Amino acid sequence: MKQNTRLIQAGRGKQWIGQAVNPPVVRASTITFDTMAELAHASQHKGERVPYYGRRGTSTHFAFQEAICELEGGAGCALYPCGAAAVSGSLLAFLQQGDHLLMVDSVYEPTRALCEKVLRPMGVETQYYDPMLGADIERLIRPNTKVIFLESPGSITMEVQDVPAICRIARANGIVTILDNTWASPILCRPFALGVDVSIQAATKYIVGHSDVMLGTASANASHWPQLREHSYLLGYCASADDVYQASRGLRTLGVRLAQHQQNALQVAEWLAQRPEVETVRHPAFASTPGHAFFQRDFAGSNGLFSFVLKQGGAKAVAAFVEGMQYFKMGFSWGGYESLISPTLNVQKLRTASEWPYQGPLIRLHIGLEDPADLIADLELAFQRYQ
Ligand SMILES: Cc1ncc(COP(=O)(O)O)c(CNNC(=O)CNC(=O)c2ccccc2[N+](=O)[O-])c1O
Repeated sequence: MKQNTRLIQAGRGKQWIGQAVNPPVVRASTITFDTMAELAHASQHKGERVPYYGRRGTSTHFAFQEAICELEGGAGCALYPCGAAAVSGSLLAFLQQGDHLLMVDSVYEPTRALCEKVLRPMGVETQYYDPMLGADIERLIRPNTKVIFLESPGSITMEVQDVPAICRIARANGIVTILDNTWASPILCRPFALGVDVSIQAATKYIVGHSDVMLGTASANASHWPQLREHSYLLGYCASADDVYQASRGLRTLGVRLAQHQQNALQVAEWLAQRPEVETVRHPAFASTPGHAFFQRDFAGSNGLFSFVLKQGGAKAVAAFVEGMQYFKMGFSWGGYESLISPTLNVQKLRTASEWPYQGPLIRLHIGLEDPADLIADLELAFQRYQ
């Protein structure tokens, strides 16, 4: 079955949809049983998509979980109220006091804050590593290293990691690998084929695709799924049937939306690359972006999210650039149908284990489904304001 067909079929088995086309929204806290035998069966199989209690999910959740597993290649999928909860739930499932965590230095900022403000006080030591470290990560491993966390491409700066090389080293040392695979969605990168143990999606982004639902998923391979499932249940993570329905609905257009985001973003990125004010464009599909060879090897394509660095400009010039846009709005997310812009004046401030080689401000763009000609015209006016 081809990918785009799988996006239409996944999680739409007869047991989930009956005679409808979409899985219905089944909202529940209490699940009722008529016999002790029914109750015993549900209790014995409560983590296996058998209705037991609202927190374990209903057929709406089970259909979506099955779809994510099929698309990513995982053995099981846990649902969370947002991507950040999928990150914290995954880390808490495999870490305890006294453990050492290797965290990629280009990680999404709130994940770094989780490590510093929640995990460190709990006695988990986080060490950040250069996103371009591959097999050499072995020299950072200690006897108490339990998890290596990856995010590829890296938030904001877009370095692509050598995921298979890191996974090989981790596996050889009995260390769990967790990949935040949000940028790729399940379509552009199949994480378990690269060797990861746990794959995270902020479904809030491309999977939902309309900037109106917060949802997270974490999937695991067979050897790690039982621990992830039980910890996410015991920590009380769950998601509403309505939000899961919207994410299930988003899956059906994910392929065509990503293709259009990719096409639009490449056109805008290539236009930016020739602007004299631009120092560099950080787009995984550009040979100049660190890890581009890994992108070519491990990814099926790109999406609407990339960054560029201006040669110069302080807060005032950046404000002139980003304010007054007709189509690009500032906002803390991405992956919807609309275009967004997020400035970062000092990238080095976000890094503690790797050098950021540029002085100028970075601007991250999410290229939406608008016509790229209009987006380029918007950016053209921004450069005029920025002068
Ligand atoms: C890789 C990854 N992993 C997890 C989450 C969290 O998902 P959630 O939002 O559903 O909790 C996210 C959420 N992403 N949100 C953002 O990137 C928002 N932050 C920004 O846009 C931002 C803020 C200030 C300065 C610069 C940026 N920026 O990313 O360019 C994610 O990108």
